[in-house]
Amino acid sequence: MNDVNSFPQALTIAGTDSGGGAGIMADMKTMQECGVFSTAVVVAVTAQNTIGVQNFQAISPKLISEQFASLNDDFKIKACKTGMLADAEHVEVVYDNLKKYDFGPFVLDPVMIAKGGSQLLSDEGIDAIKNKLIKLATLVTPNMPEAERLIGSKIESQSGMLVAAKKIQDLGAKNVLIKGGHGDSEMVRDVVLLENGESFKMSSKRVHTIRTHGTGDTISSAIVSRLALGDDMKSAILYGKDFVEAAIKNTIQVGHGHGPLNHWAYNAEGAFDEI
Ligand SMILES: Nc1ncnc2c1ncn2[C@@H]1O[C@H](COP(=O)(O)OP(=O)(O)O)[C@@H](O)[C@H]1O
Ligand SMILES: Cc1ncc(COP(=O)(O)OP(=O)(O)O)c(N)n1
Repeated sequence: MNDVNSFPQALTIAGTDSGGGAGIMADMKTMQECGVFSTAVVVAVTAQNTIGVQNFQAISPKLISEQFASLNDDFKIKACKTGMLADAEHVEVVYDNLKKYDFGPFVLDPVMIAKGGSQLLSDEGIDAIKNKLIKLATLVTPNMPEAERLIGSKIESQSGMLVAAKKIQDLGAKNVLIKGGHGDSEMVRDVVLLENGESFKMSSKRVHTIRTHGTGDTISSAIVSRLALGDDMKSAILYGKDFVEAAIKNTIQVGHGHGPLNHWAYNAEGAFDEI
């Protein structure tokens, strides 16, 4: 008999972005480009554009659990990720559902504050991630401010990034990627600490652009996609970095503020130079 679910499927559990650049929209565009079928559990809806987040409302926990059940009843999800989770109650409901269903490796992108400055997760929500959800994570992908919030102290140097990654691993995540996009150094440096103790840096030249809305969503979704396709963690992370680098470098002109990335670019580098 044919396996009705043989095509690779991935899941994002996050908030929507009406502007299309971050959140579930960035996740699904990335997964599509990475060759996996994307599904979504909507946790919150934002009114958002490239200038900022104007408003948001979280979905009822009951409807969130119903979305999980709908997916479990029909699909074979091979890997999943979380993004914007709004508050502690929503972190808890996501935790309960991820315990209940097997959706494969879980990438936790601990989204806290959008580039425009809006808080997308309450302080209690951050504590719930730190004390609970992180223990389910196959990989956690904080940016520098998020990593500092998770460990409760400043990260001052590159060796400090590795020390921080170890502390975050001690919170319960198997693998840790600390993203170094924030700041203005000429080189952008991310640090990875794997489950087996291996660590490595990923460095690239900083692209001087304000069109970096959704960078974190994009790299985590590319990683999830590769995990759904069967890559090991290190290969998936290296692929994610290449994917996001292409998406940042090949700028598209959309919006007045922190514009979205070019999610086509990895598969079509150079094809957008004239647009
Ligand atoms: N201006 C940039 N030039 C090159 N790479 C960048 C730039 N900004 C972010 N990145 C890369 O994008 C990925 C996401 O990083 P970051 O922006 O720190 O995450 P977040 O969106 O969660 O704040 C990382 O791999 C980082 O190195
Ligand atoms: C709905 C929603 N989710 C996540 C974010 C933040 O996305 P991120 O990839 O961290 O990128 P920036 O917004 O920080 O550029 C968001 N804005 N909205």
